[in-house]
Amino acid sequence: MADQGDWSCDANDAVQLSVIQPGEQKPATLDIFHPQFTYPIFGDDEQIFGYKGLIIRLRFAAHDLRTHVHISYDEKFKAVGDAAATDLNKTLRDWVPEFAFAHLPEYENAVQKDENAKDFTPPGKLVHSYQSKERNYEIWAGSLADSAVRNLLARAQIFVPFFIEAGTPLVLDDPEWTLERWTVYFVYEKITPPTPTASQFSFVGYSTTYRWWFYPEQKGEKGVIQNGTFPYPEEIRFSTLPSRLRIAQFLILPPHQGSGHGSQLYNTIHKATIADDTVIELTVEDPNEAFDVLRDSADYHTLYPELIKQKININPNPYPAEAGKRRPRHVPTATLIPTQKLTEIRSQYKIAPTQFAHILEMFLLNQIPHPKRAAGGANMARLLTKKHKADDENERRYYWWRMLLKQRLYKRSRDILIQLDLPERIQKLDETASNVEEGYEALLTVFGAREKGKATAAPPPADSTPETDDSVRPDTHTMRPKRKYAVEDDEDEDEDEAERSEAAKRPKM
Ligand SMILES: CC(=O)SCCNC(=O)CCNC(=O)[C@H](O)C(C)(C)COP(=O)(O)OP(=O)(O)OC[C@H]1O[C@@H](n2cnc3c(N)ncnc32)[C@H](O)[C@@H]1OP(=O)(O)O
Repeated sequence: MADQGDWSCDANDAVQLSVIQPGEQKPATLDIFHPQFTYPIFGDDEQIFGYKGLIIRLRFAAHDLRTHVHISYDEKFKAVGDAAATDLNKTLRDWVPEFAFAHLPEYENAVQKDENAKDFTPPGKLVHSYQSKERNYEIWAGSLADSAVRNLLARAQIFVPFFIEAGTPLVLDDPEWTLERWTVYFVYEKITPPTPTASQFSFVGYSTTYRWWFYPEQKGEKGVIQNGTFPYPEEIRFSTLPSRLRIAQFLILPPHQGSGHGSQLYNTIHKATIADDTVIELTVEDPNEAFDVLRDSADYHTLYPELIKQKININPNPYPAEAGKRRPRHVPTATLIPTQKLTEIRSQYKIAPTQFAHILEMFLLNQIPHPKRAAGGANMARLLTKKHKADDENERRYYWWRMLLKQRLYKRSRDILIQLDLPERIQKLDETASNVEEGYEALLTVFGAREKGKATAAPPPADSTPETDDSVRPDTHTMRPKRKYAVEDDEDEDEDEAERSEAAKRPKM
């Protein structure tokens, strides 16, 4: 039996993804990069057995993502008993469409001489243009019911197993009524075509979104029985019923990451949500940490001017003077913050409840002068003794800020927390609140540095360093906090618990 180690290689190294465009004689490489993951294809160890010098090249044409797979190696393991080299053609066929297995010269010829490339425009409608680092970009959006959108997405989502954890390519042959619920956004760079017949568009990234039924609040009204005809004379279009909009897949290709495209794409989707009267709020399916940061950053900057304009802050004196020394039993939420006004802002900006709470908590924390917060060296022992009776109004604000945070966390995780003894419950809640606060502080540091135009700011505490891949995102991303919770503090899922358990990013009925 051969030593398996000699014949195994790292699948993430072996797979090479490249974006190509026509060159002088034959296609030239525009970008080349490796996947972040290959475990969905090659298993948890991300190892491929049976080859030496293996390279699996996946080429994509820059404008329409026409795809090609090419496998090369120096030596292949000769099967002994049950031990045989991984059948790469078979394995890859589950993830890469059949059209990608053409002969390489044919593929190169098709890209080099593509007669349609010059007039290519991304499918759908142009919805946003912007510049980044003096280069021009466009975002196009179209319905999945449009076959041009489907064809491009079929190619774009070959990237899913390589970059989106727990992501699953969408099924594209669903009936039209359900395809209509999906809108796909494509980000393209406008480039100077390398040859007279080449395209001026080069793919940067994409996102899929779908409408998810929103059960309208009944507000105590009783249902009214009407004598209507059945079936209804008019066709019900699911694409116009009240919905949440949910972001499913979201990807910016590695060579373009860290240039603000993710933020541009997210903000474009958010603006479309606000503009659509049938969409109640924007939610996200299984966001990862990098996406959480992107979203927190984008939502914070969207909401900040409104929260400032509305003078949102914690009232440091929630009790009337005559209340005496009686110990309050409940957090006086409605007296501490203008709950009604905040609900209105949330609905106006269509931000999901938990996400809105995160942004609001970050904003309120930032209204308290830094030296009065734990991160700024506040005297926590004194705060614990003085509580809401502290002399300084910002110390009182800080006390109430932590109470409001704990109240929200407690409500979300009540079922788990009530199973614990009181001292342990208090400790868990306190730990979680401190972790959440630490995460907010790290984000606020980065937001503050960005406002001041500084690329780097003082790093957050070492134990809040993120578990992100530095090789993919060097610079400021190493400062990102990983959200650590002793109890759960997850996004919007109170409404759709069943949905969350289904990790696959595919249509949900
Ligand atoms: C719903 C889902 O699909 S979840 C999966 C999300 N997709 C992926 O993880 C696929 C691989 N990664 C990517 O596609 C991209 O890196 C994205 C979408 C996560 C970010 O897109 P980018 O264009 O790189 O982000 P952009 O440059 O706009 O940065 C937005 C913010 O997020 C932060 N950020 C971006 N990537 C990361 C990261 N990997 N880790 C931590 N923070 C990050 C940026 O610092 C920035 O914050 P700032 O505005 O305060 O400076």
